[in-house]
Amino acid sequence: MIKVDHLHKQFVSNGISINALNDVSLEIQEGEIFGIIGRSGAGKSTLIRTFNLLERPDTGSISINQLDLLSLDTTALQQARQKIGMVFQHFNLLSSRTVEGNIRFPLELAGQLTDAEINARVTELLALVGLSAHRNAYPAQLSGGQKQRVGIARALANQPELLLCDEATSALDPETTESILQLLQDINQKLNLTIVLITHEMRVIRQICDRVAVLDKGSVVETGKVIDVFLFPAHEVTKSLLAETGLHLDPTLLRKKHLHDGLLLKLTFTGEAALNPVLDKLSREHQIHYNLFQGAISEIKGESFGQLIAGIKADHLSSAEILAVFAAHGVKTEVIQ
Ligand SMILES: Nc1ncnc2c1ncn2[C@@H]1O[C@H](COP(=O)(O)OP(=O)(O)OP(=O)(O)O)[C@@H](O)[C@H]1O
Repeated sequence: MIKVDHLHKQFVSNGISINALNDVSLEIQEGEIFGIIGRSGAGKSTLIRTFNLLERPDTGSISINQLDLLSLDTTALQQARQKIGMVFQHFNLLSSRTVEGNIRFPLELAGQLTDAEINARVTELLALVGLSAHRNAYPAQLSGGQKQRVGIARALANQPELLLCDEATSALDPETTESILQLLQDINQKLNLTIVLITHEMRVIRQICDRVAVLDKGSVVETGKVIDVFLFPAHEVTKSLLAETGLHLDPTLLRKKHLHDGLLLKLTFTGEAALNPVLDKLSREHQIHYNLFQGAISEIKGESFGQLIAGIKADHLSSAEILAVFAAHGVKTEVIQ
């Protein structure tokens, strides 16, 4: 669906040059919700804006459905952009137009539908985003969440193949964020629409994304399925972003305290192992004694997982044999000490 190769983008500000994108390559599949996360200044906005050429890279290539965006002339680029919707952090609604007027706007610009067809399309879009009762309201009369629903309806007006969300929930409170993320997920499923979103919040990634790329100083430092990146983060930036969610267990304190005299393990339960009392079973069957120090049991996009830091002792088993027992029951282990 989207393929970007070796993107570079440098800005020069007050004589200082900044590498906003540094050799970024990514592939995003049709129908997936792909998240790009990073700290402020990591290059997220610059990257997502290259996907519709609001930002032109200095070098590299961007293709969407095999269409090489950088090779298009102005007219062809305008046409390509109609198939790419975009939602913004601060909604960017026209304050002098009603909700209907805002949603009509891209349809009027496209010039392909009659007035009656535009009206019908607006009715359909309002129902999709749950705003049918607010057709004639002005943006100033709406809450932040409602404004973002208008932004989403407007972005969907021309039936895009791709929806880009630039920090779409960052200006919203947690409850409203939840409802907008739910709406994006519904749209993704109903329309099989590919969604790319940028955010600095791991909970956004965790709630709706299928895959994620972690950006740091203009480079992609880690990418993968959300559950894998959450449970087995490889890069320090990912670990620190996760630490803020409370989902990433941090064994450093335990290591210092020497709380046990066996193996200190991080155990990760996913799939079947997350749903069954595996630890209890192994304890009974293999006389493995365990002492739990930290734990998290939760869901990532509907997939259950459990992660525990536990002291493990079994007098008759070597460390390697203990690890083999866990592996045989689908439990991933990381030796902390
Ligand atoms: N038009 C510009 N002129 C100069 N520097 C820029 C410009 N746009 C972005 N930058 C710089 O490029 C870097 C990446 O910026 P970008 O906005 O893409 O990051 P970000 O991850 O989206 O950050 P934030 O979450 O704060 O928006 C930053 O150092 C920023 O200051």
